[in-house]
Amino acid sequence: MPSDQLLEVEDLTTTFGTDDGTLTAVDGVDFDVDTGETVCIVGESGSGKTVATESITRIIKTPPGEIEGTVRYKGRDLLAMPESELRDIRGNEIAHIFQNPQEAMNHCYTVGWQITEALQIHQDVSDEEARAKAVDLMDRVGIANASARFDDYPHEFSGGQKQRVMIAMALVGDPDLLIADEPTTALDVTVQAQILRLLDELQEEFDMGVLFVTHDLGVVAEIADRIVVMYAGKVMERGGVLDIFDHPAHPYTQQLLECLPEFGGTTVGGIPGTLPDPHDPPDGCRFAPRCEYAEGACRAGEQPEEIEVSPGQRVSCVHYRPGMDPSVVRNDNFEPVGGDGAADGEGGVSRADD
Ligand SMILES: Nc1ncnc2c1ncn2[C@@H]1O[C@H](COP(=O)(O)OP(=O)(O)OP(=O)(O)O)[C@@H](O)[C@H]1O
Ligand code: NI
Repeated sequence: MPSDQLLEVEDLTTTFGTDDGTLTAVDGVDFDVDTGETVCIVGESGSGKTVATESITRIIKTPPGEIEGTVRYKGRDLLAMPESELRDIRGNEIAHIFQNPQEAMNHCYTVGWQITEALQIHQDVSDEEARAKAVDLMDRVGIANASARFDDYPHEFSGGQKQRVMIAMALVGDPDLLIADEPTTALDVTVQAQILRLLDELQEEFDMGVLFVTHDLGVVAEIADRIVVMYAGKVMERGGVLDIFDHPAHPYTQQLLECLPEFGGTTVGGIPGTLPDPHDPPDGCRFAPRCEYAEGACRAGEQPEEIEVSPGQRVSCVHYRPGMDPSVVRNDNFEPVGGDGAADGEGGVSRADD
């Protein structure tokens, strides 16, 4: 597979001014997507996944966030370019699909009209050509009887079909990058599997890079090439999907996987505790207050530098040194690096014996 860098995000920081002061939703995050690959951003609700991906094309809704950093798409910085230039890229070369097709569609217009409208925003095509293309796209995303359904209204489509229509709308500009934010979360499991399969086929056909946001690691296992694990606005860990599932390094990633019964996880009801207040995040590692391995060194300074623990797998955790076994914190002979002991109990969750 060719592996040219399509999207390169560096030191992305997005803040919101709120009544309670500045809220930092995304705090100095880096990630990249290559042509033809699927990168999944995972993490609990409130981690900053949506804000991070919506910062890429500056579509953050009101109040507008303050976005800083660099977002290079094919070498051009999207954050530095004028809105008029970005508008040509957004919805065309870079397309978004969202969780809820219900909200993204206009109920007063036929589905066909909405697809042709999306087409004609970016392409100078006649009405007949646009219709033919729209029908073709509806067909490609698996809507049976596409030409007959062209004049149907959104309410005449099921949830899964609506999401297919949204995908058709996203494909109008033959995008090179598709950003999908929880596109299957609102669907039942069978339909979800169909939509994931469709995205997979289309990715192959269009040779798109896909940036996929989800909190569902089961979905990630199905589709990801690489994973970026976010927590409270920071990246905790990243790496190839097999590495992350086989030997997750960060205690947060390990705990997320522990919540997956299909992968042998035994935690029921999610990781204990809650995310820190984004107005006032803790010092050190953001996850330390909920981490069973946290010690003094975890609660001081900045989020730790990322350390490579296997090729392409990097973890932001004080317990790691380059070349260390990615599962070191889980070993029975785990030795804390700092002075005050791993199981000091202070603000942490006590370590379960395994
Ligand atoms: N427009 C906004 N104004 C103020 N705060 C916001 C805004 N949008 C998001 N936030 C805050 O930013 C943080 C990150 O939110 P975000 O929606 O990116 O999380 P997420 O990881 O996508 O969660 P979920 O899985 O629930 O979609 C949250 O604390 C959220 O409340
Ligand atoms: Ni979100």
